[in-house]
Amino acid sequence: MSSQASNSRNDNQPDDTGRTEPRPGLSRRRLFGAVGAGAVLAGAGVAAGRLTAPEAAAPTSEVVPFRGTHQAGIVTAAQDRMHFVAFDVITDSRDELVAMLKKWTEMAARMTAGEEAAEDGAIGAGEYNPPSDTGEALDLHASKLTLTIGFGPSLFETNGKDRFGIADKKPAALADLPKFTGDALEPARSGGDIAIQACSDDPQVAVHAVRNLARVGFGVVAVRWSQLGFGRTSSTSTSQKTPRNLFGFKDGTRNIKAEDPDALAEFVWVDPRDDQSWMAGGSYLVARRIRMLIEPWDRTTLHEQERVFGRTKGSGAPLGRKDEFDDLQLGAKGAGGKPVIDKDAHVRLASAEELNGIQILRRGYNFTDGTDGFGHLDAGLFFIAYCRDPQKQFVPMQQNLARNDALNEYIKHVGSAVFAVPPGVGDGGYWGSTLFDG
Ligand SMILES: C=CC1=C(C)c2cc3[nH]c(cc4nc(cc5[nH]c(cc1n2)c(C)c5CCC(=O)O)C(CCC(=O)O)=C4C)c(C)c3C=C
Ligand SMILES: [Fe+2]
Repeated sequence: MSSQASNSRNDNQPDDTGRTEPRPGLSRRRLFGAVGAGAVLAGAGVAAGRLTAPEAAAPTSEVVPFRGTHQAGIVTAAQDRMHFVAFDVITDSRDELVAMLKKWTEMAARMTAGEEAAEDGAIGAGEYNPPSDTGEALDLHASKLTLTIGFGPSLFETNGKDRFGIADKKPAALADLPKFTGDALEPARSGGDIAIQACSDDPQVAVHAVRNLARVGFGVVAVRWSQLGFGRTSSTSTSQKTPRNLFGFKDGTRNIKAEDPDALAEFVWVDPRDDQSWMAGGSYLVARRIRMLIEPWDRTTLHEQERVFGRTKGSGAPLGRKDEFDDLQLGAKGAGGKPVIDKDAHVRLASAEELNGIQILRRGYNFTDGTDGFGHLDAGLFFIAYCRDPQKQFVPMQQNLARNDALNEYIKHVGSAVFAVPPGVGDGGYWGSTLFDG
């Protein structure tokens, strides 16, 4: 077997974000048939360099390590696809909840490594047992799958009730978000006790992971809402090309990137001195389902579209500049002393310059979910932000946008949720161990 096809994980060293380097990956098929001819053939495919063939083993970069200082899926270079799910916890038993989180952790470690959800898998438990993996990812690789867990405010306290004995561990940063001007939130698309963000370059791999976690959570959790996303709308690494959102603009140009440890420490990772030590090394996730009213947008002129964002549609350069990564010149004046980037342009209102230095890490995805029943596409941006304190970062930013942004004519916020994303799982730990065992 070529070294590229090996599944050894202990030769990996942590990088400067606390994660280990991507590891070589195996397809589930090869694991499942590890003693059979299929295994030999798959390995031979890699050895022969046929990595582009559909049945070839995953290249090294396709497995993102599960364990580390921080959870994967935050600064991990954003994958192409997402399945996000929010659960309600339907048991009042802390023991049942913790047992499920332990089981989920084992499964997540396996699935992100490209393995089946459990050892006996789709067919190994015999004819007379329900399979312990649903099977739809059997022939697929890990495809950079990351699974990131978060805990919502309602897990700590629901209607004044401390269901799981963790109310005193609720961080101040995890307060419910305030209502913003123009919010049209649907309760069925908002909130949740626990969230899982599954990201992968293969949609079936992400869906398979969420489905198997939901299956094992039966009786403990129930799916509250879920969202599929495609075409990431942000870059989280300087190695990535900036993608475009459904309005056709490059999105993620001025995002915090994995290669900027100072910005990550200041704006993304919870510091040990911040409120609630169990969150040190974690972050907070804000999710907003934002409808994009693409029909009126598509009837506006290019000039208006560029004015709304404050950037050009072609290169993504700030108005008045040449290249995508040129600085915003927010003080620049054009004809008649008018600002080159309008007072209500999206990039001005969301910029650190306008917000006392505040920044967030964006990691959203496009979505289209059929029609809204009125002849329009139900399309938009599933906005995800990671920050060290949503109350101090996302809230003031969104307040400024909700009140003043020219973009508001073309968008509507219909879903909202906030989650505390605990630190990464170390050896022997499980999802939530710093909260429940700390
Ligand atoms: C509260 C935070 C933000 C929401 C909500 C939001 C919605 C939203 N954004 C776009 C498209 C673009 N956003 C861009 C930049 C940008 N957006 C935010 C924050 C929110 N956006 C920030 C912090 C920034 C960076 C500002 C800066 O410092 O320059 C851009 C420009 C390219 C880029 O830098 O990413 C686009 C395009 C949509 C379509 C949308 C809701 C549907
Ligand atoms: Fe934006």
